[in-house]
Amino acid sequence: MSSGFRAATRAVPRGLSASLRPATAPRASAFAARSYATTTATSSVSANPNFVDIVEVGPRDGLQNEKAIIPPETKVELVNRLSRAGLTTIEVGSFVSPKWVPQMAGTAEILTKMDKVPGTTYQVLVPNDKGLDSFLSHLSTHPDFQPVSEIAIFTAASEAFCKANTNASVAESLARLAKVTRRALDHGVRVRGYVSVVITCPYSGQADYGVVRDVTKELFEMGCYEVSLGDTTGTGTPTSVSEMLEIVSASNPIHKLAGHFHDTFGMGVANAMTAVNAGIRTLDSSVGGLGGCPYSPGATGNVATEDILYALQGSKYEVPGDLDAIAETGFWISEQLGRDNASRVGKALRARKLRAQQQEAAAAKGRSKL
Ligand SMILES: CC(C)(COP(=O)([O-])OP(=O)([O-])OC[C@H]1O[C@@H](n2cnc3c(N)ncnc32)[C@H](O)[C@@H]1OP(=O)([O-])[O-])[C@@H](O)C(=O)NCCC(=O)NCCSC(=O)C[C@@](C)(O)CC(=O)[O-]
Repeated sequence: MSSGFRAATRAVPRGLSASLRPATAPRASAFAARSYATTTATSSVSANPNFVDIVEVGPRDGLQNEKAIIPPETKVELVNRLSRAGLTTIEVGSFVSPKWVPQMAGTAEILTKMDKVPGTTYQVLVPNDKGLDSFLSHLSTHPDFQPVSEIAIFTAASEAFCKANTNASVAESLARLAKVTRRALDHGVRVRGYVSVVITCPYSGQADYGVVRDVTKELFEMGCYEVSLGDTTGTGTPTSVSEMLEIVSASNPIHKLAGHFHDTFGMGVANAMTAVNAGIRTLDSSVGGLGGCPYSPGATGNVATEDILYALQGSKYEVPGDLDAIAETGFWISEQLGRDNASRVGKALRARKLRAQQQEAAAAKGRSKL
């Protein structure tokens, strides 16, 4: 598969309002970090070592755990708002069993109807051969989608979670995923891997970081170009995340790892910064802090995309996306779901905007009295 589509500087789609334009168009080098060849284990490191890519998982990891099941048109609009806000990778949905996760039914419809914004990669979660068949069937009727899409596969670092989430042991799930990955790569589809419960498991407690390391290694060996480490329960702290990364990165290249932090204990941003400072250059996050995992009771949504972008602003790190547009999207999707916006940054930005509007109105009133 060619990765040339990522080499071009993001083109701002015509007709977009200024507020929806990416604040900083990611540079060609920015895409290189995620442009690993699918058929080889080789990777190219970004020419800009401080570019931190964001994988926006709100439409999948976010919506899969929301009580409200929202119509496909709303999901399409969510994906479109996020891509137009300049996010470079969006996890759109999943081809999992609708009996297991009913919120994710209709992913094929979303893939068909959403805009394909140049410079954005669209990712779909796939658990098994049947899920891959659905994805490949979509590609057969939409070949233009192939160069801008990829699949994500998932397993776990604990037996109990793996069983609850996929009805398989860790070994069975890896065997299943090796087959899925081989088939996907044969079709020129890139594969990203996830390891869940890398800090604690909701069923069996403290994770064994050696198991996290070995499962991650297996995902790389089967052909994943990147592996995302999921603090599914959101119990991690900067200390435990550092300890886990030290062990995992001893046998796996840190620049090919991603951090996936749930914000249950409010440590999402701190943990993400810890990961970045350790050398990780891809973070998963969710607009408005949506969601969670249906098989991780009590865990809240992912760390909010807005919070990550704000935390990295003004630092040496570069990130994609227009913070204001993403913050507005956080409010919009929260309203659609009838829930509170979980992004602290989104709320603070809106409060600041309201204060500015009130001051402007008061000043205008004062001027009219003169
Ligand atoms: C893996 C299975 C399918 C095994 O589930 P199973 O019950 O063992 O599968 P099965 O092969 O026996 O099939 C059972 C039924 O499901 C159907 N089926 C089977 N596969 C599919 C498919 N792909 N698409 C649509 N339908 C499917 C299949 O056709 C059959 O239908 P029936 O004959 O009963 O009518 C199931 O456990 C499953 O779907 N699990 C997914 C659970 C899930 O999506 N969890 C959330 C995502 S992971 C996550 O959130 C963590 C992450 C990634 O974000 C990182 C982190 O935070 O940790």
